[in-house]
Amino acid sequence: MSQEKLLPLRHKIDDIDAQILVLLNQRAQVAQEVGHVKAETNAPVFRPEREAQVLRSVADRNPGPLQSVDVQTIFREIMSACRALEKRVTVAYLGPAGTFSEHAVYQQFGHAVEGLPCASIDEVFRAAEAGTADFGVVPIENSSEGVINRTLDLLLQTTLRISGEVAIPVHHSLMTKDGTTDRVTRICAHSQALAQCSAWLNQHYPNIERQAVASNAEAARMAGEDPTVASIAGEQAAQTYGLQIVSAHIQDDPHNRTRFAVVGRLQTTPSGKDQTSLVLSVPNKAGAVYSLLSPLASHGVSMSRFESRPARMGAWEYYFYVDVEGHEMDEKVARALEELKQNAAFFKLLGSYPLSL
Ligand SMILES: O=C(O)C(=O)C[C@]1(C(=O)O)C=C[C@@H](O)C=C1
Repeated sequence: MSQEKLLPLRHKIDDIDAQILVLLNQRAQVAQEVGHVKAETNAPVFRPEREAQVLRSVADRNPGPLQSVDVQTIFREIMSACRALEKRVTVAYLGPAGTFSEHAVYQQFGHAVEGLPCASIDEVFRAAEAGTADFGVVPIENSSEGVINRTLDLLLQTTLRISGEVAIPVHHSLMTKDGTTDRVTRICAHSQALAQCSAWLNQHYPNIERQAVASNAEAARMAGEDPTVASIAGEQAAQTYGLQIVSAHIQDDPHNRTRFAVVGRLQTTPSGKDQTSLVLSVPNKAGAVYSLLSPLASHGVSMSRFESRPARMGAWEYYFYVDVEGHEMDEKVARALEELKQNAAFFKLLGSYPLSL
């Protein structure tokens, strides 16, 4: 394109940017006022239900040509920056930096947060329980590998509530220091990542030893120091640890996703499109599960997830992790939960929160 055509268009963009800048700062000032109002009553700064409503609304009203997901990404960051003017929220996650858990933190809170990398899922819960972090982000389930048992166990014991859910695509890459596998004698990754790429590895590197390590980021760190190590990790780890990608998207399932829960002390109010998570158990007798769940059907509440997990103390007794549509404050959900509680040997409400976008 010739310079005469390009220049006026760039002037137009400059003008629009100037207007966006003014508007962004006007918005930020209003958010600061909100912050002052909240500070007077000690009200929580992060309001996931409000953020979900804003993001849904911009997608609904988006005239294009920008894609709605991209508009949502932009607005998530705008709200994140505005929120940080009220208070910079601290979020604990399963570290180190560069893992999918860190990515999930940004997906939920935007980048204007204080990330607190923790060495284990237990530590993430502890940090949020102790108040060292305002929230924790923990993996719950991977679409290829199933549930993360430690998270389910800790949800059972914790005083925290689930205040949000994030699902992110998990794409693995094979990476090394020099971008080749010529000198590689070991492929390192978290056991889950090795499992998620096993068919690809069998096909391409059947004779190279695989070694499970504490996290993909740890594998990437090792690969950065040792040219005989290849690591499997998300693309962002290549940047963090100075690696080059040998092959991208090597996970066996192209739609591989991990779901994360946001845990904290906050009790989220209804956003209009919510989900409620609970744990139940019943005495071990025929038909017990069926009759336990019948209040959901009778009150017209849909169940979106059902997961069972053996209870450690009893012989063949199970905990059932159930997600239902709607918020615990919705009338029909409240009635169904009340009945479930009366019929269950064990009942714990994990929380109600906005459905992930
Ligand atoms: O509406 C609020 O409660 C705000 O604090 C404003 C705002 C926003 O920037 O839109 C920021 C943080 C909250 O998590 C929700 C929304």
